[in-house]
Amino acid sequence: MIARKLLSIIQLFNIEGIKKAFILLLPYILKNWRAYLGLFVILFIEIFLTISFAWFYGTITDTAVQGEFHKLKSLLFVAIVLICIDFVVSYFNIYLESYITSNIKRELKEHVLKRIMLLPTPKLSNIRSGDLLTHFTNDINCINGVIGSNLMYLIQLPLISMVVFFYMLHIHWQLAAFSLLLFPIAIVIGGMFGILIRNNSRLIYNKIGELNSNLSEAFQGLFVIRSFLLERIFAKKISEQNNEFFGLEMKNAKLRGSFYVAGNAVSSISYIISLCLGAFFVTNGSITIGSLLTFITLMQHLINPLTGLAGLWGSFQSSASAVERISIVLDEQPEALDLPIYTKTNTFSKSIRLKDVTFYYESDTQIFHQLNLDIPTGKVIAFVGPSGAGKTTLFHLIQGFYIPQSGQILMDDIPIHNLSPSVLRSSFAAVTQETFLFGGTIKENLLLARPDITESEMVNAAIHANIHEFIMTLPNQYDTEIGERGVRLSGGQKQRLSIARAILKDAPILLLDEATSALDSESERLVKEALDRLMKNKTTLVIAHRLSTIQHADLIIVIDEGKIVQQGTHQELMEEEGLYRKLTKTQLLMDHNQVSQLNVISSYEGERKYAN
Ligand SMILES: Nc1ncnc2c1ncn2[C@@H]1O[C@H](COP(=O)(O)OP(=O)(O)OP(=O)(O)O)[C@@H](O)[C@H]1O
Repeated sequence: MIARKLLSIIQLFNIEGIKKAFILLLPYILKNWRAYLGLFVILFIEIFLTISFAWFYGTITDTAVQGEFHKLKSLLFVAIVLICIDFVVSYFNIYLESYITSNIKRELKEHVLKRIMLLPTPKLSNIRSGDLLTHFTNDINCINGVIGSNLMYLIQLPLISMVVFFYMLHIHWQLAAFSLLLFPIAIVIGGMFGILIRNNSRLIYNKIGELNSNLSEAFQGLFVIRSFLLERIFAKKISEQNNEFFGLEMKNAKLRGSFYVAGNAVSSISYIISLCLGAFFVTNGSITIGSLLTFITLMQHLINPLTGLAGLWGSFQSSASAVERISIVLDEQPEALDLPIYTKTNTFSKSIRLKDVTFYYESDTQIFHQLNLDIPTGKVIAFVGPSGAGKTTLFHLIQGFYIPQSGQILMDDIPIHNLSPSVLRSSFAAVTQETFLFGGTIKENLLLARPDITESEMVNAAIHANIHEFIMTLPNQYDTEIGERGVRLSGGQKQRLSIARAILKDAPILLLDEATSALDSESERLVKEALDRLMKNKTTLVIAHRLSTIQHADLIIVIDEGKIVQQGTHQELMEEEGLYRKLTKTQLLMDHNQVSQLNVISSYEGERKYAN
């Protein structure tokens, strides 16, 4: 029972969390050892200054009381030297501390970013982008509590307390013995507030993550919010979270305020008691006025470190919970040791083979069960099937984004998990319905495809992608800014840019995922022409919902509920009874209805024109 109680108290102090934070940060601390050494030297100078200033106040008071004015000149000189040392030390203290905290945070940001980039896809897709952003905007900044001056205080404060206490003993042991009583009071106050502040900080950081996620979601989905008139609902949701955040911040302010008051109450009461006792000892002649002044000055340096140490505990706890959150990313096994880089691959010459592949995202819903498939090289292979059949998942597996629970995927008879992400991902160029372009110029977006692209290669790719003419009409042509701050592009223009990007990547396997399904007929024609050029001499895997676009594919693979139910050419599949014929017929019917509707509209418009 007692042991369990003790354990729960220890758990309350979160020693494990703090230990973990230090283990994680230790390599960064060691890397900056020179700056820490500087701070360490400063620490001893500061202790020396603390004692020296206290001695100075006492000595100058006694000198004045005793009328020994001839000593004042040398005391003044000592004061000037001490003040000068204090100035220099303060400057270097601030500089070195800022250097250490900024440098460690810079290095940690780089490391966290790299680890996010290397997170396995299943893990990455489970983390909200707002949370990832919060690691950089908030969590990493919170580690100040364990790396900067706080780390030094951890050594400095007990050391100062000790030195000061011994000096106080030397001045007047009875008075010093009284001050011993303050130790437990200050530690209990600090420890209690440390835990309360830690718990509240944890809630604050979680709230910041939640708020950031909702904000980034709201900004990304601004058009959906507008079209469904969701502004009020979103504004209310975010305002509620903002208010909760405000409440937590205020609770924090109250805790810090109370902590400050409690610390000050301890030091004020001890001042008064020491003064009263001191006055008594002055009257009975066991201490001089000057020594009492030195004693009282030192008292402050005894109490502040004690409450400060406990307060430090609070900062350590906050930093520990920030590190805890970053650990979600850092504890995960990365999918490679280094960031992948474009690698020229011409090795793919045989086929992609799936051998007994079983895969599920969540264990209760199996997507593929012992799937076997041979994808020949140099051909156009189309994947067809109802929504949710597993077509996109198959693309993800082939690219190695997800790893099957059992079975193998082989490229040229090599299991893809034996290939590095650099080689594997350099083998594919994907053109999808939703094209993502980065902020910057058209040229910058195109040059991302691969290193060492020449200007003429870029223009050629744009010509082949049917986008060059459009680019030449823009104010700064290839140097035109696109994206949020620049020219806005239509869906078709974006897709043709992404085709140019895919041409420049020059990968042996093309992945086209419903690339033309959202375009009007003119855009579709331009995109199709561009795709036809892109597909030459490549292995092309296409997912198309519009079956009319894949009639000339060399092989059509029909997938239903994760199983391959048919495969063959369009002709062969149309001759068979089966899902493909059913899907084609349904689509033909839909197309016919659409054409009829268009005819109704055009005849109506014709009649109107005629009537006018
Ligand atoms: N990241 C994910 N986590 C969990 N389940 C997923 C994930 N992605 C897809 N699924 C599920 O896997 C199944 C197959 O999805 P997939 O996107 O591969 O189908 P699809 O054939 O490409 O469909 P569509 O033609 O509608 O795009 C679906 O039931 C889907 O809900």
